[in-house]
Amino acid sequence: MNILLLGYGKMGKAIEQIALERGHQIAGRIDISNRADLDQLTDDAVDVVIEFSSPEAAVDNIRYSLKRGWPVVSGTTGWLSHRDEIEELCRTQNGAFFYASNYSIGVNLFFQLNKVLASFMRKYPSYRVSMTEIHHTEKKDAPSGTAITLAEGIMEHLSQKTRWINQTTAADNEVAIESLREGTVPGTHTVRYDSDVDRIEITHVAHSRQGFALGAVIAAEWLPGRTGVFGMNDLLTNE
Ligand SMILES: NC(=O)C1=CN([C@@H]2O[C@H](COP(=O)(O)OP(=O)(O)OC[C@H]3O[C@@H](n4cnc5c(N)ncnc54)[C@H](OP(=O)(O)O)[C@@H]3O)[C@@H](O)[C@H]2O)C=CC1
Ligand SMILES: O=C(O)C1=N[C@H](C(=O)O)C[C@H](O)C1
Repeated sequence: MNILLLGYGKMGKAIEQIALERGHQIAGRIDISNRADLDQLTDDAVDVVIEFSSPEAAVDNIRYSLKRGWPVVSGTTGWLSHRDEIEELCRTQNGAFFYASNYSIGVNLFFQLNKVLASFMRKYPSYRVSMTEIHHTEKKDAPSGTAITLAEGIMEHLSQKTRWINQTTAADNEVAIESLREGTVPGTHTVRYDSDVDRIEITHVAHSRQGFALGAVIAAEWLPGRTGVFGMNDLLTNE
């Protein structure tokens, strides 16, 4: 497949390496400096776009790709207030859009574990839920997209929790998410339930970006030929 890398930073480069290993070609490597080159690409030069850019750039990148008729796999976080608009555009263009806050298989298993744990904890209100996410110091958004997905999974099962808040203290209806930025950490997420006498805690630690990048390439192999809006559950449960 001809893959257009829209965003060629840490993730774009990790994705390129895995895409080449899996026999794909790179149709273009686009970052801020050469974004104008997009207009030189013919529609059929690109089979699928993999978009990992920045919170400010993602919406325009996805819009542009859908309007060109290119299927888009996006992993950029921090832009989801525009999600409804993008999904609507995808439908009106009869296009294909795939989004995940985290493409690693391990994190998607962790999402399931988080929901099971939250459903257990529903009966034990003496345990207070909170979360911590740790990432490298170049990360632009906080909390991480993964942490928001985890908080949404908790809120699905703990009905008294109606929103998340990006600080260490929280009201009874809030899930506290602490964001730490340290060195080159690829991504660590912890969900904990504290009572006065003990703590239950689950943690996912990414050792590198390889898991995120492989998941994004697998999504890009799966998407062309489909129309609609998709996520990791579609990929993992639908062959
Ligand atoms: N869903 C997932 O599994 C994962 C998601 N992410 C998310 O992916 C995003 C990118 O992460 P990462 O690669 O680490 O970030 P980087 O900062 O390393 O790379 C971002 C790249 O996007 C480019 N860019 C910025 N604006 C534009 C634009 N208008 N058009 C095209 N390219 C642009 C930057 O260009 P320049 O260098 O010129 O500034 C840079 O090359 C983040 O939102 C991050 O949270 C990260 C890992 C996993
Ligand atoms: O910016 C990153 O690096 C990461 N971003 C994603 C997020 O915000 O959840 C996924 C991963 O944790 C790495």
